[in-house]
Amino acid sequence: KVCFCDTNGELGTKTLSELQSKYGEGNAMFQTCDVSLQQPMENLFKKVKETFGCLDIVCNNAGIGGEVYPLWEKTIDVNLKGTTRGTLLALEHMRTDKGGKGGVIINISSAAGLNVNPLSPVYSATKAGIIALTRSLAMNSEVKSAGVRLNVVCPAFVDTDLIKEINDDNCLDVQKASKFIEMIGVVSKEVVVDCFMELVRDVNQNGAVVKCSKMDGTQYTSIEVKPVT
Ligand SMILES: NC(=O)C1=CN([C@@H]2O[C@H](COP(=O)(O)OP(=O)(O)OC[C@H]3O[C@@H](n4cnc5c(N)ncnc54)[C@H](O)[C@@H]3O)[C@@H](O)[C@H]2O)C=CC1
Ligand SMILES: CCCCCC(=O)/C=C/C=C\C=C\C=C\[C@@H](O)[C@@H](O)CCCC(=O)O
Repeated sequence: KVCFCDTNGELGTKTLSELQSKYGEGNAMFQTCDVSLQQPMENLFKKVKETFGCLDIVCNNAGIGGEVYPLWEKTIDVNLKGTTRGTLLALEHMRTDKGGKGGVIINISSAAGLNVNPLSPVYSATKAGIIALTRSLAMNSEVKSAGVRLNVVCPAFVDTDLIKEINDDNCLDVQKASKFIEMIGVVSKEVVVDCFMELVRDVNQNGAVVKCSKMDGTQYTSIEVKPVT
């Protein structure tokens, strides 16, 4: 069973029909929802719990790029605040000490957050924030004992609308960005999905940061953690 949300109602409804005809009407749910808004997101999580009984897997995937005011501020609202909101709501619903059954949260960051992307600095900062948020919660002892794992996927360029729609508002130099993308290469969506599924299935993965790129393939990164006692 799956529920997904997006601000794009038309595309969401089309995808919902495809999922329902493949997996059955009762097994897929779509809600138009803006991840940057607290109340609609709270309502959505409640509705999923009421409809499906519990939440096992949550993916915070919504993301945009924007480097020029007011879009840069919206980029922080959607990417960093939206992912933080989705992560905290998921935790509330999943933790065994609050009536949940445990589960896994997978957040979608970017290679631009793991390394840097000089042509999209605000985007890059939001994605670095997502990595820090996810890893910090994964290392939190109360979260661990409440049965929730958290991992983060950091794709380099992927064949989606995001890179097809690069323009002067969301990138500091479109020409340089196009050359950069050509140099780094573009991975298919399937590569990212495979990586996501591995992090869902492997119950030993908690706090993992995985980069998927055309140039280097799929790599687990290693970042030293000093335990807090
Ligand atoms: N395409 C790429 O090269 C890369 C993408 N990513 C990340 O992957 C994730 C998915 O993006 P893509 O599929 O590539 O782009 P996309 O533009 O195809 O999909 C993003 C989706 O997020 C939705 N969305 C935007 N704002 C929203 C909001 N406030 N609330 C709810 N939904 C909202 C959009 O309507 C769209 O359907 C994003 O977090 C992106 O930053 C990471 C690295 C590389
Ligand atoms: C709406 C579009 C805004 C632009 C969004 C954007 O900048 C997206 C970036 C996505 C990935 C960026 C990756 C950058 C990677 C490099 O810093 C470097 O790590 C790549 C190294 C080569 C590799 O494939 O590993």
